[in-house]
Amino acid sequence: MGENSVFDAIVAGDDVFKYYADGEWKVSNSGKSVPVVNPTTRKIQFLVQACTQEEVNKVMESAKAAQKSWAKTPLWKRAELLHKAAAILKDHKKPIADCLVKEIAKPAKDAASEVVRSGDLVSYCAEEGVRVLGEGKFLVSDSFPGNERTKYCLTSKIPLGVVLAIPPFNYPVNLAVSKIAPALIAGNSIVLKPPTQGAVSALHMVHCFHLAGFPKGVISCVTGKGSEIGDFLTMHPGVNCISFTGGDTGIAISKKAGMIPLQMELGGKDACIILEDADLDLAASSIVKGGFSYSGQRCTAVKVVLVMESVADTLVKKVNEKLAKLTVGPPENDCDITPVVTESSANFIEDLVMDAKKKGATFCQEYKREGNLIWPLLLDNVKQDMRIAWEEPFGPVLPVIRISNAEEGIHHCNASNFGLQGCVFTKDINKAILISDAMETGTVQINSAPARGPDHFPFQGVKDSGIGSQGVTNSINMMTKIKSTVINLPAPSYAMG
Ligand SMILES: NC(=O)C1=CN([C@@H]2O[C@H](COP(=O)(O)OP(=O)(O)OC[C@H]3O[C@@H](n4cnc5c(N)ncnc54)[C@H](OP(=O)(O)O)[C@@H]3O)[C@@H](O)[C@H]2O)C=CC1
Ligand SMILES: O=C(O)[C@H](O)COP(=O)(O)O
Repeated sequence: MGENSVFDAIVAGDDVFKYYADGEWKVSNSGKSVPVVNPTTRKIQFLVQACTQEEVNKVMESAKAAQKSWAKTPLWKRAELLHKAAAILKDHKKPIADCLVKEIAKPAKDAASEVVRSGDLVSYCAEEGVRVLGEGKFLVSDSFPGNERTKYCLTSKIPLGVVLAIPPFNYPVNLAVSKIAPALIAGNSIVLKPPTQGAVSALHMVHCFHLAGFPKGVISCVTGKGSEIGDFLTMHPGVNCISFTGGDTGIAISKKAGMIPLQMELGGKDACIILEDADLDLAASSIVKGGFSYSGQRCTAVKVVLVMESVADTLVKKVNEKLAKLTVGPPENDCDITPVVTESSANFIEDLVMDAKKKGATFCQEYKREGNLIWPLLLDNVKQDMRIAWEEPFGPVLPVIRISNAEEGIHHCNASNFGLQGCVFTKDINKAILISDAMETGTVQINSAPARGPDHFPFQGVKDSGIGSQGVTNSINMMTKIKSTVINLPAPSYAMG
């Protein structure tokens, strides 16, 4: 690890990164490791432990035991530890961002922002937790027909137990802490299963929590391929809640998981509706930022543009001018467009592009690919029979569908099996509200591209895009349940009565 000696503890002598259990960094008994392939070089960059089912069982046992005493730790102390972890995380922005660059080809500046955003999220969560969890309800019985004032009900929010967190590759640090911090402030323990691409960045982040001094067992991190240990984890009887972000895997998990609360943030096909009166410069820059930042590998990326025919030529021209200015290359150089995460993702994107070509879409740029690197591509005149009209490429390729009225745009958006976010560009706020109300998505942005943040805003999808709602406050609430204590009086008692 060289200069980053604080992280030496997390890697074994054979350069395989350890997993974290019982407050210690450990080597798996499996004797096996899982490779993390650098998307840019397409060579193995890191190795992580392939944890066994027996090790998962032990992690669950210690998480369960640790949670009991963690829940008895005063709320202000839990918050204090989270603030400490946030500070340590931000202090180690550079080595963690370097891992993100190598593991998931995130442009260098965005990688650093992900770490800072994560530290801020942890601190905000600590602040919000002491407020949200510090309050309960007091109810009296005589508000319900037939009752005298003989019962006082006190409610408070109590932890669920062990929360299983499974984030995706595109934000392995940020979408991990967005689950870890609310779980911990609410008095739960957490078992993290990071994405394989991104696992080493996540292990570095977990070490920051270790350095902050969290009690052993309160946080654990097991590594291994989701396809191998995923089912064992999600169906484990020791798990009391699952918070998952990713693709269709989430739908499969929701069918297999037991009777426990689920928070699922899955895919999206976020539509961008452009009306005739839209500010086309604003729309074009939002489309480029929304559709192509991190090479389109965001669930909230603009994934289909639905533009009124009368302004379509002008909009497409403006978008193309901006696309021509994007830099394409390695994440180390902080290029705008960097290699997509795996070769199979690149192949999938290419299949969508070839399908559109075969069916007659207009290519605004020549299709170009080298390894996992795909040049930004706008496909105009996309029709309903093309796969790209409906499927999410999770890459730097964006379809444009020309529409003749707003209803057509709304109809296309609502015909999708996804419903994460959408956006509408118009100067007419009344139309914007009507369209927003008609769009079947968890969020609609007016005159801006879809986005999850700021991280305290509610964030949710409908249909195949998810279950429940995220955002700091919603996540804290979701990771608790209500406990009532009812005081029964011998006779009706009215205050001051
Ligand atoms: N709505 C949202 O907020 C987001 C949605 N996404 C969606 O996710 C997809 C791409 O992300 P990607 O990371 O590849 O998604 P995946 O669903 O493939 O993986 C997400 C996580 O699930 C794990 N996993 C895989 N199989 C299982 C299993 N059987 N049981 C439990 N966990 C499992 C993965 O581990 P491993 O890496 O080891 O396989 C990873 O940690 C896109 O479709 C995108 O739309 C992505 C980001 C955010
Ligand atoms: O998972 C995702 O892709 C994110 O939740 C999107 O977050 P962003 O809008 O901040 O990029």
